[in-house]
Amino acid sequence: MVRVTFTIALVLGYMTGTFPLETSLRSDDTHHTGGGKTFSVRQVSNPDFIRSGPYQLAKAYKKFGVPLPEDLKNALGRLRLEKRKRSTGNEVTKPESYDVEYLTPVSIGTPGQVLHLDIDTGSSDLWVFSSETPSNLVNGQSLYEPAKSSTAQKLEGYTWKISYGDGSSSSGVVYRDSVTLGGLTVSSQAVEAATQVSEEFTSDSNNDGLLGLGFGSLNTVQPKGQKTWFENIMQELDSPIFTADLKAGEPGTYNFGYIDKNAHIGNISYVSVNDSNGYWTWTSPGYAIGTGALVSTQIMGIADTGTTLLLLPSTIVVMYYAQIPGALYDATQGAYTLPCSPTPPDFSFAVGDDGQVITIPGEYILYAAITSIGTMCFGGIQADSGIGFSIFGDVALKAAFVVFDGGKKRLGWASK
Ligand SMILES: C[C@@H](SC(=N)N)c1ccc(Cl)cc1
Repeated sequence: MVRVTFTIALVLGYMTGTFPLETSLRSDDTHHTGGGKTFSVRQVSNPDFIRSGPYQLAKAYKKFGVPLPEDLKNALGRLRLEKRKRSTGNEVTKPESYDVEYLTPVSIGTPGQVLHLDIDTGSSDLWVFSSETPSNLVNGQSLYEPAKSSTAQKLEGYTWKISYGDGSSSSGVVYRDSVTLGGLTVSSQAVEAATQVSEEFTSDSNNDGLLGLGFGSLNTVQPKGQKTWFENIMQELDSPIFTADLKAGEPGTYNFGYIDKNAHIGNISYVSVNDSNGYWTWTSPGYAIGTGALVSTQIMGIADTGTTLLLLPSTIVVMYYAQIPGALYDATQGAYTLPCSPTPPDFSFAVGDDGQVITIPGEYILYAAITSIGTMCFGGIQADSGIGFSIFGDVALKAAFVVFDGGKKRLGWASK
């Protein structure tokens, strides 16, 4: 009856904590002494053992077919939840010149092929330059080569085609593969391999593609739309959120699953998001120019890391540039321009009803010199005419710490 006695002793040990819980028992040597067969068990530490009393206790109950008490079931449920939500990630994103876009390293396939992608909350396709992109359309970009990935699976008959607000476009075929961003891996992500890209992408040598973090309803894959990387990873994150901490002229950070309290100043003000158009659409209750008073007006727009500038209602844009001597609408540029000196007034926009205001420093509005002698600059604030909504692009986002909350469908804005 040694086995039964031994087994009960083992269970009692786990239940009463006599045995150190982080060991697993292995009978790897047997001693023969006299008539009866005895065996001793040398305990060795199991490096993979997860210390967990309830889990071990439940194993013991199950071993004897004893129903789990309610409180033990609840404890296990909590553990499973905690185990599931134990992932967070972060990644550095680096600005191209004039902060025109921010590029982030993304590993695709097995072994990982690292491409630098433009993370774009204003679209929802993950597309890349690839071995299937005609060589005459490639100009120094890194390529995703599905043939070199042991985990690539072609989605036969699936295609995609996307056009962007600046008139650029791309299209191609679809694979499923492993995609890792900020140390977090989606094992079966739709990766859209370009077979066609417009000149704007060909000429952008450092940009190997886009990783859309808009809502899946915007995805262009046919015959069946695909989820974004964030939608695929969201349930595994500690919190179903990501944050954007873009910087002027220096690397910024995307974090996933958690809020870095050191990355913002003061409280984060949350506003609801209407995702019916697939964008992170929200409404600001007002704006201020320089040190002027807040003007209460509803500005409905999208938080869009993929658009460089801040595009606002024309009435507001006219009011802003009217404060700047020498600023004018330059029909040849199709945009507002202003003297590169002196520094223009700050522009602030309100968030929520708790008095939160995000202030964009005037120097961010001096987007780029448009004359060789550098006297006139392209304005970082332009009109949103004809779009149907305003766009809080990088000029606005790099003045704030922004929480994209996919769980509660809300945006959080804080100063930094
Ligand atoms: C939503 C962005 S495009 C993007 N972020 N992928 C946009 C749409 C329309 C115009 Cl006119 C300009 C920009």
